[in-house]
Amino acid sequence: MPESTAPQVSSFSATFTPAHLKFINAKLEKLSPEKIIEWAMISLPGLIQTTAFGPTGLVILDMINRIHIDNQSAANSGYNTRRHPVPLIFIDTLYHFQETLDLAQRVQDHYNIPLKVYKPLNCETTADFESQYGQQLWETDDLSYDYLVKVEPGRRAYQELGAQAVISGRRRSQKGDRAHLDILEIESGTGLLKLNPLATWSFQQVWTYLRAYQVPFNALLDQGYRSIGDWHSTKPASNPDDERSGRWEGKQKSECGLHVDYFKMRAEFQATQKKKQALLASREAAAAAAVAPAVQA
Ligand SMILES: Nc1ncnc2c1ncn2[C@@H]1O[C@H](COP(=O)(O)OS(=O)(=O)O)[C@@H](OP(=O)(O)O)[C@H]1O
Repeated sequence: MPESTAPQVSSFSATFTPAHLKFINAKLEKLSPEKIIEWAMISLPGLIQTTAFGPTGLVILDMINRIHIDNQSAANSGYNTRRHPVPLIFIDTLYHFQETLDLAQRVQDHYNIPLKVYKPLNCETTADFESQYGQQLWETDDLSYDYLVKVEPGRRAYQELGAQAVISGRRRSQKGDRAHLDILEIESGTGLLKLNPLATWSFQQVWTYLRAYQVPFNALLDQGYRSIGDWHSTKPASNPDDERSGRWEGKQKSECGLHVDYFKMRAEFQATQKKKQALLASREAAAAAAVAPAVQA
């Protein structure tokens, strides 16, 4: 069962009481996304950005890049409030659109930044993954699929990078579970801080920024796609008022597991694996029992 390392429990957020978090969020609500990001780069240790190169993450990346440039000029002028660099991670599920992978390269070239790519454990290619877990695992067991391609690699990334706070591209206007998103959250169980600097923005604001600052974006956006994940579960948005309407169309699901309770998700994954192993063992025992009389005869 894939489990790279023991799960991390962040210590930094342990100093935050609920009242403290509420107070910080009230302050952050009044700041622009640039100021929220700048505050985080100064105040939050172990800050990283996780992105699937969605439009929101690209705006955030561009803002971080601008703050870094300002940081250099601030340092030159003797202003010494240090903005820490923000490592950038991408979870390559091995089922991304080619357009997304091309964008990942264009973004690295545009900003001249290193990208840390995490894939399912011990898998380099889709063929590696399918030889271990079969084809179309998302159809037969989507919980295990989400855990293996997204949740475990993401957690491995946080662990390896010593992440205590993660910037995500979620927004309230994406609706569903995100409709009441706080700008700063503490992930239950792990204590990891999650920062959603564009929580208050609409898709239109994101789009206007991308065009104004000539930020590279996914070619699929020009074909009616609005929210882009794996190719097998992503279509152009069917409802213009719901940018995530092209994700998991026709299914109940609206999240991939990356932003839900990690320990709960892991426990469900482990229970599913146990059931599968028990089923396999009983099938093998039945097959052996069926063969045994023939062998004895
Ligand atoms: N594959 C992958 N790698 C790294 N980070 C990822 C990944 N998928 C989702 N995310 C993070 O979740 C943000 C919201 O993504 P989505 O709206 O696509 O939803 S979902 O997480 O896939 O359910 C997303 O925002 P963006 O930065 O705008 O892409 C990321 O912060």
